[in-house]
Amino acid sequence: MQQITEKLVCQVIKPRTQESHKGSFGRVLTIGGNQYFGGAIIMSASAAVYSGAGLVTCATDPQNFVSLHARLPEAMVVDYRDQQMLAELLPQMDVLVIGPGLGTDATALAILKFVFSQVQSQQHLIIDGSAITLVAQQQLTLPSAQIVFTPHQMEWQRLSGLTLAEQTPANNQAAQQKLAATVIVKSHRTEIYLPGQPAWQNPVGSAAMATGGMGDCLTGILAGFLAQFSAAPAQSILAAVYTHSAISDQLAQQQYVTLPTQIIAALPAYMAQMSQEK
Ligand SMILES: NC(=O)C1=CN([C@@H]2O[C@H](COP(=O)(O)OP(=O)(O)OC[C@H]3O[C@@H](n4cnc5c(N)ncnc54)[C@H](OP(=O)(O)O)[C@@H]3O)[C@@H](O)[C@H]2O)[C@@H](O)CC1
Ligand SMILES: Nc1ncnc2c1ncn2[C@@H]1O[C@H](COP(=O)(O)OP(=O)(O)O)[C@@H](O)[C@H]1O
Ligand SMILES: [Mg+2]
Repeated sequence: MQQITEKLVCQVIKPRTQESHKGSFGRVLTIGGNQYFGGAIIMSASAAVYSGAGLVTCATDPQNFVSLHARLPEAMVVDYRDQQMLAELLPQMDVLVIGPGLGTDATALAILKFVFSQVQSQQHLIIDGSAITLVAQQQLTLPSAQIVFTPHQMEWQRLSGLTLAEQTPANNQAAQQKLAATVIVKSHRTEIYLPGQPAWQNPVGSAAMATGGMGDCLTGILAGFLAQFSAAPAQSILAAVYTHSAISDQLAQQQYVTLPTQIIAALPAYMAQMSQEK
């Protein structure tokens, strides 16, 4: 399996053109965070902002508005039940994230179905967490979009029907081809299945990452990278997966556990370092 390298990351994270503005770095909408899982969507939106997305909006339960504003004043908010507002916002977006902390109740399903009905074929749609579980449980038809699934192994079992023991590279690739989407199967050594490519493996990351919210954080980094970089989307996806874990490895030199919020805070410095390496 091909290994992602730091060199690949440096090819994606380029110094910014000085004559640029926020619109040059893409618009991201993160959708999720019910009344119990607000932290998940706050971490996703934060990771998108700190990885450099130009404009980030968070569609969530209004109960999360105050905490989101307090932690992340850079983000705008919208009530995720407000279909009229969502219908206006969605076409403006380059990247959508749906699922972190969304939950699997009737409200969550209605929001997911609405987003599937509105998303456009050129938009990147990152489907994570509860949204993966809903797609699997409800056997939803996937919309025409640039879809990236980010399941952990149990979510991948729900989506692909493959038990953990059956999740071999060959079986994973076959299941990914059936979905006709990019699939990031997260584990200690995350595997990335991109349409029309042999599989990739992430060689970095450690058990210091085994803490709640770590996958929510990854969704925001993926969104930030897809929103702003001119590299092929496949390269941006691989670079995002590596960056998430490489930052944890740097922090883990001093820390037993690395928190998602600490990885988020370290994104700008790591990205500056990578953008300067030849
Ligand atoms: N702060 C917040 O708001 C947070 C909100 N969150 C949100 O919660 C929602 C539900 O997501 P979820 O991942 O917590 O639950 P679910 O989908 O039931 O999966 C867990 C089951 O799968 C199993 N399992 C097997 N292999 C595994 C693997 N490699 N990695 C992980 N699990 C593995 C695992 O096995 P066990 O732990 O029992 O050994 C268990 O039986 C989702 O929307 C998410 O965004 C979280 O992000 C946390 C922080
Ligand atoms: N032992 C480990 N080694 C390397 N990476 C890990 C380890 N445990 C978890 N991770 C990473 O942390 C993230 C966990 O994602 P996920 O289970 O969706 O978390 P959550 O839903 O709580 O945000 C994945 O990117 C996974 O690769
Ligand atoms: Mg998750």
